[in-house]
Amino acid sequence: MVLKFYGYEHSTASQIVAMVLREKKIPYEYIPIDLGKGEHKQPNYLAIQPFGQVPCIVEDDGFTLYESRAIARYLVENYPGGPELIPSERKKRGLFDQAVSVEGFNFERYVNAVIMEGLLPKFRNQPYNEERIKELGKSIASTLDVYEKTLAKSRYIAGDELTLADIYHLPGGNLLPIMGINLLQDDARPNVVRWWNEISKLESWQKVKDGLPGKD
Ligand SMILES: N[C@@H](CCC(=O)N[C@@H](CS)C(=O)NCC(=O)O)C(=O)O
Repeated sequence: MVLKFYGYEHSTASQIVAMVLREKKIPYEYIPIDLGKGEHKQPNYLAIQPFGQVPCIVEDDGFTLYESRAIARYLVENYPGGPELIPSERKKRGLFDQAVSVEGFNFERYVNAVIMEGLLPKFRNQPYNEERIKELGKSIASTLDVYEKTLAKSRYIAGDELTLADIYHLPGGNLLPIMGINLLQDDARPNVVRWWNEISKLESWQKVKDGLPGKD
């Protein structure tokens, strides 16, 4: 038996877990949960993820965990091998925690709003407020202005090593151009562009960026 990973093809949160599983080379069985068919709200899935969301993991002994970032940390801290992804040195760890918090409150918060209020209605041919999407783009731009200064001094967002903080940005950031938000490739922020290009080339991302289960 191997670790079970419940996810959905187009789920950004599931892509984070898929990347970490690949970075750490952890064997797993992928179990697709079709959100389009409402499988996430069926009693058998709610029994393991009571919010009815993906992703979720279940270990051999039945230990169950949900929330993509909690799963990512758990995998990094409890499975050997692969890159460190969470720094152990005191100050590097502090900067890592800072970057993760910034990602959640100053980046993902706005990106998620772009997805929920713009991208999903767009795919469903429903109306959405273009002005609101532009405002969200401005909030993301303000965050990237700070990132530009950070990345002028370090290779990655939390220092000179790749961490989970970098990985967390990829799935959501990758969707922004669909809504006309091309900030991650904007010449105005050369260090952000350098960083984005570098993390976008990660093999783990290349394999899952077009959807799960991803390429072998
Ligand atoms: N904070 C959660 C968010 C999970 C989440 O929103 N998953 C979406 C797919 S990306 C989902 O399952 N949506 C279905 C629903 O909320 O009903 C995490 O990071 O795991």
